[in-house]
Amino acid sequence: MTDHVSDHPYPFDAILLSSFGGPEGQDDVIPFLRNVTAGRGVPDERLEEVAHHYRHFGGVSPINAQNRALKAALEGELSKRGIALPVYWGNRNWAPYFKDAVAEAAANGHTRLLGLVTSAYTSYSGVGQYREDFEKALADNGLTETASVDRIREYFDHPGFVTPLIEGTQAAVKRLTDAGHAAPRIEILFSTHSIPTAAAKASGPEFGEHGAYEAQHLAVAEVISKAVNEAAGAEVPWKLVYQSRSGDPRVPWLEPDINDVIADLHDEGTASAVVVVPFGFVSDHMEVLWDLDNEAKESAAEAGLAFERVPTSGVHPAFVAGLVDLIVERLENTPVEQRPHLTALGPWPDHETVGAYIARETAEAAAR
Ligand SMILES: CC1=C(CCC(=O)O)c2cc3nc(cc4[nH]c(cc5[nH]c(cc1n2)c(C)c5CCC(=O)O)c(CCC(=O)O)c4C)C(CCC(=O)O)=C3C
Ligand SMILES: [Fe+2]
Repeated sequence: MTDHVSDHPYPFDAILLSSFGGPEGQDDVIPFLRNVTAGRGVPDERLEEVAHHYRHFGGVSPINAQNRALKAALEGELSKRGIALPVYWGNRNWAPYFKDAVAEAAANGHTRLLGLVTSAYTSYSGVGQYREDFEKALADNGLTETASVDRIREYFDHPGFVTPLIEGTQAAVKRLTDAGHAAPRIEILFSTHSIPTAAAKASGPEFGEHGAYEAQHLAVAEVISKAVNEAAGAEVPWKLVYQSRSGDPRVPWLEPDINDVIADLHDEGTASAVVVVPFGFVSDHMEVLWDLDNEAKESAAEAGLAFERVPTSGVHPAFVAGLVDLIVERLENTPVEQRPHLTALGPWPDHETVGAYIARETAEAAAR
């Protein structure tokens, strides 16, 4: 093996594909949901409701299969480029857990891990909580002094992440215009996960009332919208909308909700179709399948609007290549001014903002 620690030319000796995890059968559903919400003040009724989404699909979340596919695709791309780094896979909420992934890596002599997180934006859930997960996984293995887990930067505006979304949105708009919908009557709904407004602010208050989280989404929506307008030769209207809110209903979360916006479009009579772009997510997991392909689609049908849902970046070749570019950036310590980014907010720094990290207390306080 050429990847013995002391022989390795890189600052990292393995990749840790880091994700959320999901249940793989009916018996896993409740234990999984308990893991997700441990001490987070999510009401029981909400858990019941979410359990039902998983039950509908045999208790299986699609997210694990998607991560297995992403891992295989990353291994293929790394090997194609001659980069001899193994890829381990760990999750926050279900097996394979981070603790086991870190133990497996260490047993193979890999102790300088580079985390690749399946979350593109800055938030406690996507940044600070992973940092805590990594620290705990090291501590649980007694590896705090001898191993480390760093991570690649938030990649919301990396061309590898955005290109598949641009292609998918252009294609959806074209299908609708070909079917006779006028461009100004097609509403693009850029959809992402709602979070408590206090947590949004804490993701980077210097970026505005709703922090870096909302600012990043707005900036990416602008980029996709511009590319769509160019392809369509017309202005296609758009909105940023939120989905999948949970927690105590008295606590304010980011709005508007996608279903409310669809109902309003009906009342206003300004649209004949919606294109839903789940650009807050990296793969077509449960929150996409249930909250969009089921609920939002139904809202659109009730509102008499044609409905198109754009695929997430998933294992699109541009995304896989982009993730490997982000890895290479860290292996080679590429100067900031040479790092690709499509918005004025980027390139996002390698190390998390203080905001995302301290957001835990704010997020928890907001959930109570
Ligand atoms: C910002 C964000 C992302 C995107 C960034 C990232 O990827 O991190 C994300 C991803 C995901 N969220 C997921 C699932 C769930 N999220 C929940 C609860 C919550 N999510 C939150 C935020 C986010 N979540 C928050 C503020 C809560 C409230 C409770 C808490 O503060 O913890 C709950 C509990 C029940 C409920 O309330 O819905 C579940 C089951 C799955 C897996 C889907 C599958 O299985 O295919 C994925 C990828
Ligand atoms: Fe979530």
